[in-house]
Amino acid sequence: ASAGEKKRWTLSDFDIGKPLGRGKFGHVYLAREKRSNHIVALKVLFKSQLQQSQVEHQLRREVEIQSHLRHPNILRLYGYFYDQKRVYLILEYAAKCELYKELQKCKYFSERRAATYVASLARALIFCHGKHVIHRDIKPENLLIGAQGELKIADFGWSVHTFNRRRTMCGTLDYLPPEMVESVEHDASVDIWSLGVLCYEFLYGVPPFEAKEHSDTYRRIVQVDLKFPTKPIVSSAAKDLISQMLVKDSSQRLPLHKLLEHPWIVQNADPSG
Ligand SMILES: Cn1ncc2ncnc(NCCc3cnc(NC(=O)Nc4cccc(C(F)(F)F)c4)s3)c21
Repeated sequence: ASAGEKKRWTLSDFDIGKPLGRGKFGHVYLAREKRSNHIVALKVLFKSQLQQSQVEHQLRREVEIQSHLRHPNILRLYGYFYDQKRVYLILEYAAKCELYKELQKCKYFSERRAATYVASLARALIFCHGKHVIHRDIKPENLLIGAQGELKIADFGWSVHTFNRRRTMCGTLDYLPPEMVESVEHDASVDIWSLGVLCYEFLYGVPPFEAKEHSDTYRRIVQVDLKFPTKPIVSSAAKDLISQMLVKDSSQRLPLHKLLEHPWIVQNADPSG
């Protein structure tokens, strides 16, 4: 098929390799497209589970949104196909795998590594917001690392175009900003809050509002109960940036383009990202 036409993929177009991970709706496998020898990740989703959870519309939206997003820090979704029982997502393969495993291994990142990741994420989110797409689910589990160590945002299963904003709650609350936890109107600034939570977790190894009970996390978020531990030692510039992002009033959060000019980012982020 020519570049323009949408090729109809089938499972027989791929050699399936090792499992890369397992999610709530299905597993991800390393795969090679036979004709081009192109290595991809193939996410296999069971239609029955998608139907049970009534998320088919979200999947359609993800495929639609992702097909227009081309950015070095956003994992490509090349296409999809389905058979009797399953839906298959053809994804860019991130050779250095999952960021959250790296964070668990290192416990927390150096300020240079954290700032480099935060700057890459900010550039990817500026790109998304420029296309009126908010991700809404920025968390370590949705971040992958490419072959050159570059960060890739994955899984736009919760992303929306900013004209429609409804969403049902699911998954961890840790990354949600007050306005989403309180289920009020929200906009692109939700991703700024989540990036602030992520920056804190990169530096301290735990998210800022973590608590044993859901209800305690909820209260700590809506009260913006932000505390900086004495260990590990973190620069005041980093704390200043986090404090400007974790602000209850979404209109007062540091805009992403201003984040890229913040002294902590300028002094610590590796420009190549
Ligand atoms: C682990 N791993 N290691 C290397 C590597 N390289 C690439 N990818 C990996 N993993 C897959 C990462 C994903 C990217 N996009 C996703 N998208 C999704 O999972 N969408 C999705 C699922 C179920 C339901 C819904 C719905 F309907 F709710 F919207 C949406 S998952 C890799």
